[in-house]
Amino acid sequence: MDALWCVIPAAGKGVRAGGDRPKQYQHVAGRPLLDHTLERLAMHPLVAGLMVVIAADDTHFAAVDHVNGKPLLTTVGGSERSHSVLAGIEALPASVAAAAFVLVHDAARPCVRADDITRLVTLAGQGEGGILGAPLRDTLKRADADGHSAGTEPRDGRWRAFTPQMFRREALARALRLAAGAGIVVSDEAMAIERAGGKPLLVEGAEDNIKVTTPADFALAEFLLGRTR
Ligand SMILES: Nc1ccn([C@@H]2O[C@H](COP(=O)(O)OP(=O)(O)OP(=O)(O)O)[C@@H](O)[C@H]2O)c(=O)n1
Ligand SMILES: C[C@](O)(CO)[C@H](O)COP(=O)(O)O
Repeated sequence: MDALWCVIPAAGKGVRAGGDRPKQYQHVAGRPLLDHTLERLAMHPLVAGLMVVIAADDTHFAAVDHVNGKPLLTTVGGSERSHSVLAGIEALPASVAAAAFVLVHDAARPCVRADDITRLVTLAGQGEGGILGAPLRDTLKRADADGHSAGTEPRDGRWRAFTPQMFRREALARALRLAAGAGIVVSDEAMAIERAGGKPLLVEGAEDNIKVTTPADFALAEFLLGRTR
């Protein structure tokens, strides 16, 4: 499998995280969250380059053109994550063929494991792409307006979706444009592919591939990043 370019959506506001700057620029283990994510991706032998998607009014991004010897490009994102991902896909170098697989990985997921990326690329690359995720392991409740359980949802066959998500460049761009054209805001790349008739492979990854979303997640990310194994 040839090395793949990775699109990193990093144009969010981080509203749920709070803080004096978007969460991707808040420090974890002494460095901006985004730096951890970019370094982890750039260290992977199957990653060819990084396309970081930043907000039009971003004043925090530290402009660099390489990370760990891998080229780093930037482009401006949009109002929704899916818009940012499409912008990143469209801004990839012309050398990235239409049929080439690309990875999409949240800037807010700094703890992704290298062997999970390898397994995703290896397994999902045998078909038309796929995603990292994990089967639901907790009982799932449906909440009512008063914060009480209104019932228990079926758990069998339910997975949590993580990133990276890996699809062919043009197929993903087409699916994202289709969803946007229908006024649908997809919450991940796989949703766009599913709507377009695709069947993304589910590849089980480590549950510690957390998405830093709320203030409490920063301490967990700090612990996970500080692990020696
Ligand atoms: N318009 C957007 C919205 C989100 N993202 C990115 O998509 C990833 C996952 O999104 P999420 O965790 O929801 O980040 P935010 O949208 O920033 O968080 P919030 O919803 O709390 O504002 C993040 O790396 C975020 O920077 C993006 O590139 N463009
Ligand atoms: C893409 C994603 O991380 C998969 O779980 C998730 O859908 C992002 O959702 P968010 O609301 O944009 O954080």
